[in-house]
Amino acid sequence: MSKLILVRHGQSEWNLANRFTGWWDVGLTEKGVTEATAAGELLAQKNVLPTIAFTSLQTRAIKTLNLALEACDRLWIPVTKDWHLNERHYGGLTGLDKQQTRDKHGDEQVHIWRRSFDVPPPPIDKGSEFDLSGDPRYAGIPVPDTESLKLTIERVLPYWESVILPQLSAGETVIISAHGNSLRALVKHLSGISDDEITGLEIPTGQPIVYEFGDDLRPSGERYYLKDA
Ligand SMILES: O=C(O)[C@H](O)COP(=O)(O)O
Repeated sequence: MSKLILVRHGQSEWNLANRFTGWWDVGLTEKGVTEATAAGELLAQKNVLPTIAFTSLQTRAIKTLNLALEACDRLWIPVTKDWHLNERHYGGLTGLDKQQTRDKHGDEQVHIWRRSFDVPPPPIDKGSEFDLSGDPRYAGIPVPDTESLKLTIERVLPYWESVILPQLSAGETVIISAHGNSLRALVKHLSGISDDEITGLEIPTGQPIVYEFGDDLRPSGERYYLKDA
């Protein structure tokens, strides 16, 4: 039986400031650091110890992974960082205040941009303040100009299937430190959640979620929060 641990990064500076973040790179708050360390302590306490790790190219997820691995004495395991696990790209909303955007466009429109399955936010303007297409970390990578959850799934799932799933099949205990919407993409697939129902799924920061996999490489039961196990 292999295990998969999913953890959303701890609270980020822009979670706290209530700004649309997406691919923009922000750090963790003090609370985020505490959450990440607590996640690792929980892994140690429950003896669910990762043997291999995956994360995005974004500082908040990388730091969360490092803090969690340090807290469970697993800083030595192999780590792969890949853009396919990045947060959903928030397009032209990147950097905007979520409440001010609601005040301007209405609650319903903002809810559609944030939680609908296939309506992407307006694209980001090339060369604008938050355009990351020239960032060296994304050299050679097709930086999107916006992404819906559907588009996020279209880049997360091929990576999951070709790179991460083989590690579970080899018996590894895999940890993925990623983001609210890249993890919603994965959970939608693993738990067979419909396009309609996924709009109601929220992933809390710094809270490890576990799937157990049988020999057929399908989750053998429903996901659970490790704190409840
Ligand atoms: O990118 C962001 O702003 C957050 O990480 C997730 O935002 P959401 O809750 O609006 O999906």
